Amino acid sequence: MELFDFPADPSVNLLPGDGIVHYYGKLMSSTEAADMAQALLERIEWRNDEAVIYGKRIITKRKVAWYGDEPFSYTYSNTMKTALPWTPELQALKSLAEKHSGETYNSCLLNLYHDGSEGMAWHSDGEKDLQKNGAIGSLSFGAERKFCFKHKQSGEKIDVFLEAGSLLVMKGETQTHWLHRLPPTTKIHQPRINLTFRTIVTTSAT
Ligand SMILES: O=C(O)CCC(=O)C(=O)O
Ligand SMILES: [Fe+2]
Repeated sequence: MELFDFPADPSVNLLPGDGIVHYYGKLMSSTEAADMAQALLERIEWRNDEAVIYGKRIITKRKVAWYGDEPFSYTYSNTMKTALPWTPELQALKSLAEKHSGETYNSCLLNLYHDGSEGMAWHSDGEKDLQKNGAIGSLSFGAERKFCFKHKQSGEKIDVFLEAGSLLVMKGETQTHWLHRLPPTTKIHQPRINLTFRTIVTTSAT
């Protein structure tokens, strides 16, 4: 079920409680979003993701990349990654996400889904390296895909469609009480790129 009509109203909380999710809609024109998708496809150091699921190491078809203010080490899906320095495109997108959300971020995890057969299973972004209840700013490019939330106790579900060039922000207790996923779909044959800007807390100073 799609919960709202466009244009997006960023003051609305898409969740009924136990967390805050704001959808800001498109922050740029379709042409600007398409140009950015192309630049990201070409210039990001995309790698197949490794994950440890039920003790088994698997390589995902989806590609990932990890950038940040410092070469942070970050554990995600039970594997350790080290952040690369920002590219000019990522710096511009970080500023854009910060300006609209009124938050600051120090790192970004990027995902490249080549088509609808690739998605991401139910999870929450509550890894210990992340600032507790810190905001996560999610920018989407390429194919519009459905993004779903599910309450951990009640099982209540909320869906939202993430347009090219759009921003979604998850904050407050969202990661504690809600799971999210990107469901696979047979309807989409184009790539989608997602950037989640995050705040890593680090104890080591360089
Ligand atoms: O692709 C998306 O929209 C979400 C990605 C995500 O949930 C994550 O990287 O933790
Ligand atoms: Fe996530």
